[in-house]
Amino acid sequence: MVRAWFMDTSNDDQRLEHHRTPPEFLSLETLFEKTGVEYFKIDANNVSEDQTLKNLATSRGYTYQDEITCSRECLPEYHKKLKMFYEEHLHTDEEIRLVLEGSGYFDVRDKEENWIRIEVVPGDLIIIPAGIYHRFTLDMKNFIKAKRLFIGEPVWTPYNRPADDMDCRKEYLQKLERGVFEKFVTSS
Ligand SMILES: CSCCC(=O)/C(O)=C/O
Ligand SMILES: [Fe+2]
Repeated sequence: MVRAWFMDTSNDDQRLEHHRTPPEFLSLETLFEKTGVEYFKIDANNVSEDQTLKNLATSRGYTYQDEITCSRECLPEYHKKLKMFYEEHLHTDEEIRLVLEGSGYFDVRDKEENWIRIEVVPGDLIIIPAGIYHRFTLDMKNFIKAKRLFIGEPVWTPYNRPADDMDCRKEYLQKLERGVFEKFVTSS
């Protein structure tokens, strides 16, 4: 079960859990309703045969995939890239990540400007909607390997906040307003 919680506001090491006191966890359903972030469990030991992943790729048209490893040894310009990932930003397309090894945290902003921290471990596939402000950090183990999926030619460009005038931002806020994310469906 993936864990998600509201973050505290401390400036301690970004790689710590940053729970509030007392901790405030969210269910997957609440996470989806508040942000549109979707979650699927995949068999990390047999990704190529996983039926949930096959169904997702077909139904959503994922035509591109590659892998990224974030570690001091494997990621070129490690410090610069990690700093970039942790800048609050958005993308014009969904960010789809399946964790193969290691772990980390995706943080997403809700409408009330709270940060929600989503812990990801092997087998966790998350879909971060286009236009939502978010960021990523490694945890204290400093290692994650993830599959990146995309529809068509990949575009990884981050647009740092403020990016409120971008169409994808306006469309995301309209979806939240219209309650598009209110129909939570569990994956098989
Ligand atoms: C674990 S994937 C690295 C983070 C990333 O690709 C991204 O775009 C964060 O927003
Ligand atoms: Fe991103």
